[in-house]
Amino acid sequence: MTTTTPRAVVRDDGQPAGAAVEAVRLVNVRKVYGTTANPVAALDGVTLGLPSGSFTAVMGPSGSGKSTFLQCAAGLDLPTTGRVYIQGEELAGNSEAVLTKFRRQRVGFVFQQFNLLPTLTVMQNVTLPLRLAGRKIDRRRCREILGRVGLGDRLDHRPAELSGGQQQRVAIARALVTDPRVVFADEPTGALDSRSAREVLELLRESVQVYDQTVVMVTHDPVAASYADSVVFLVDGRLAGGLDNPTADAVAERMAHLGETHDVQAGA
Ligand SMILES: Nc1ncnc2c1ncn2[C@@H]1O[C@H](COP(=O)(O)OP(=O)(O)OP(=O)(O)O)[C@@H](O)[C@H]1O
Repeated sequence: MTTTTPRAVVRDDGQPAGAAVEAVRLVNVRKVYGTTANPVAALDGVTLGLPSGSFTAVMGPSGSGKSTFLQCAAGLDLPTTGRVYIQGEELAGNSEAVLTKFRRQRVGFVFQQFNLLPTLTVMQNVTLPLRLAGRKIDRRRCREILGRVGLGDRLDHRPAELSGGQQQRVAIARALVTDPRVVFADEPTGALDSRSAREVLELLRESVQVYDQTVVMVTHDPVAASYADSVVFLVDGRLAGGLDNPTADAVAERMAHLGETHDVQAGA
C-alpha cells in the first residue's frame, strides 16, 4: 500500500481548490495616487472575497477609499499592485480595450447620477450595453426587465420626462440587461428621496434574491446599507471590519466608532 502526503491544492487566486468560486475577490490590492514624492494610498492592501449571490454594502468616512475600491473591483481602474478576480477570472491586461471587453461581459454599473443618455429613449438606453457589446437585442427580454423595474409603460419616454427615481430604475434595467454576474452601484440612492431610494434598494435586493446576481454597493446611508446581507467598512484605505445582517442602527453605531477599529483586516 502506498501512502501520499496530503497537499493543499491552492488555486491561482489564493482560494483552496474546490471552494465555490467567489463573485469578486481582491488580493492585497493597493491603489496609489499622486506623485512619487507625495503618494496617496487610496487602497492599502485590501484582501476580500464576496460570495456569489451576495449583497454587500461598502461604507466608510469620506476619503476612506470606497469609490476607489469599487473602481478597482469593477475593472473601471487597475490597482497599482495586487489582483482582482471576477467570478474566478483575473482582471488583467493593461489595455483599455481588454478591460472594456471584460466589463461588458461580466459587470453592470449603477451610478449616483444615473448616467443615462438624454437623447435616447428608455428602451434605447436599456439596449445600449447590448449594442456596444455587439450582442443580439432581444426586445421582449428588455421589455420584461423594464416591466420588472415598473417602467413597462415608459419605453418611449426620454430621461428628462422621468422622475429621479424612475431614471435610476432605468439605470438598473440597463445594468441588468446583459445579465452580469456582478452589479456595482456607487451611491445609487444618493440623489433620491426616501421612497424612491427604497424602491431602488428593493430592486437591487430582488436581483440578488430572485435572480442570483451579486451586488456591491457603496453608500453613506445606514438605512441603504441595511438592505445588504453584509457591510464592509473601510478606513484610510484599509478594511476595518464588517457586519452581517446589518440593521440601520447597528451600522450607524459602527460608523460612529470606526476610527477605533482601524486596523482590523476582515473578510480575507
Ligand atoms: N484621481 C485621484 N487622484 C489623486 N487622489 C485621489 C484620486 N482619487 C481619489 N484620490 C484620493 O484617494 C483617497 C480615497 O478616495 P475615494 O474617492 O476612493 O474615497 P471615498 O471613500 O469614496 O470618498 P467619498 O465618500 O468622499 O466619496 C482620498 O484621499 C482621495 O483624495
